[in-house]
Amino acid sequence: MLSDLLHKLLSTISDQWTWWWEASNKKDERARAVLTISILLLSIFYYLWTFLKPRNQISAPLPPGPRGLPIVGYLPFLSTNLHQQFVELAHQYGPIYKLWFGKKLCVVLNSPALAKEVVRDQDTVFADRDPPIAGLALTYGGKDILWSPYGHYWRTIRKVFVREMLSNTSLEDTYTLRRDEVKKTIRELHSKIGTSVEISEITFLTEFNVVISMLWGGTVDSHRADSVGTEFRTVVIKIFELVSKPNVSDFFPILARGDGDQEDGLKSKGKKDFIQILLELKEQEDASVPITLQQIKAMLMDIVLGGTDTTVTMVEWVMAELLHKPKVLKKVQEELADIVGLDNIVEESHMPKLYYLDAVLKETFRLHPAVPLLVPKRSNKLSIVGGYTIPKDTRVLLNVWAIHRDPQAWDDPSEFKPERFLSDTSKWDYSGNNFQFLPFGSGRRICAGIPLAEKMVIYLLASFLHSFNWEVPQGEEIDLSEKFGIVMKKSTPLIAIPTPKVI
Ligand code: HEM
Repeated sequence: MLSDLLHKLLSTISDQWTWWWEASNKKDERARAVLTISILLLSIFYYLWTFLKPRNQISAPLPPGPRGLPIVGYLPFLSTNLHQQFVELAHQYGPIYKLWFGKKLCVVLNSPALAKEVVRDQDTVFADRDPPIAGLALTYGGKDILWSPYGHYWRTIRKVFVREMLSNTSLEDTYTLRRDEVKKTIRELHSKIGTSVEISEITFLTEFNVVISMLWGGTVDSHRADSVGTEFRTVVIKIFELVSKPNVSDFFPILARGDGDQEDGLKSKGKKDFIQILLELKEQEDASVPITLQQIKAMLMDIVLGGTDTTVTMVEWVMAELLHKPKVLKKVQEELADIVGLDNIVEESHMPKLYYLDAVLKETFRLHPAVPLLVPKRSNKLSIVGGYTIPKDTRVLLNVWAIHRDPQAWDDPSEFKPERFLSDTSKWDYSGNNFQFLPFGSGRRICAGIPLAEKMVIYLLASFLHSFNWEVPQGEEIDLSEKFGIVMKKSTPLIAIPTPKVI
């Protein structure tokens, strides 16, 4: 029965095949030849497309990783000091591994080579964010620079921010604002000589006032800025613990009121500040990306949050490392005396000559990167990293804390040695091109505030260390332990006593 059927099928195919070649005239013959070749070529392409290309991708396995529990995955096993736990997992599973957070696949990368694959070789695949709920709630569904998806809107608002607030010209124009705030802080510290000072508190108020005055063009009166600043600090701390959803308008009263009053004040000064530029963009009906008031609020929240907590954290870490290492502190102060002079005050123009302080800052960034896992990335298509498949929509974490302590990349990785940054200085900048050193991230989503961050951290440190000697309160020791968070702080706040400089 079956053999009959097979015989019938073969004879039909053979009949058709014969008919195919038995062309009645030349024209038919040519047409059939073209058709045959086309079918052949199509079959070859189909074969290559179906079997070869996908096989290369699919054959790569998912990265290794620990088994979690059903439904919740690895979530119950996460420790409070995630950055260190991630290093331990790297010892077990290698520099790339996967974790399931509930139904969400997360891949952690722990080496400079893997970082390069993600932020350089396949940057566009990983330029999307994976925002937490709190991040979305805070920014009206990710309408800020940090959480907005990679695309036209993100590109436009980032460009406006970088061009209008952080270009060389804008930074030069706003130098007096920074100078006034730092001078005010130094005066305040003079009144606290001999008493205990919480370094992060005093630094926060200065940095907050700097950022606010850069946004508002210096029109917020200093008394109001200080009271808003104190209130804002409490909120910032809460936000970074991801438990709070503040009303942005509380901190940007101008946006709650409407823009009329502010515009009048600025017009009389004859100069536009960042907020006015944003409000003008909002009015433009023909803009390729129309900007709404909500989006402006989200962006401002980004700038104030991103600009304050990270900067403050780094100033605190450097001060802690210096107080822990008196010899290094002495060298920094000698350099300041040499470059600034004993009778002068520190100016931003001194910064490029403070090589040793710069190396101390970089060494602190290496050991205590303010954002240890960068900001979570999301793959927007299936790709291969380190020989493993990363499916679309995977959360990708770049463990910069581990990369900065990788023994294959650094000699004596846990030692504090600023000298390592003094040789071959061109190799050590914040551009994210050296994948061993990524305190500000790298690629398209690299920190947008680097020019201001770099200036402010060094300016504040140089001013504190040039104006005073610093002591640890009697009986206390410097604690250098870390508390994990999106921004990684010291476990305990640094308390230090400013004392007069003996000239
Ligand atoms: C020491 C200070 C600072 C550190 C260590 C720091 C670090 C970072 C890091 C690691 C990222 C994520 C990069 C990535 O995912 O690859 C980031 C993003 C960002 N930072 Fe900073 N930052 C600092 C200061 C600032 C300042 C002063 C501002 C603004 C005034 C700012 C604004 C931003 C913004 C808007 C983004 C989002 C960029 C985007 O997604 O396109 N940051 N920062």
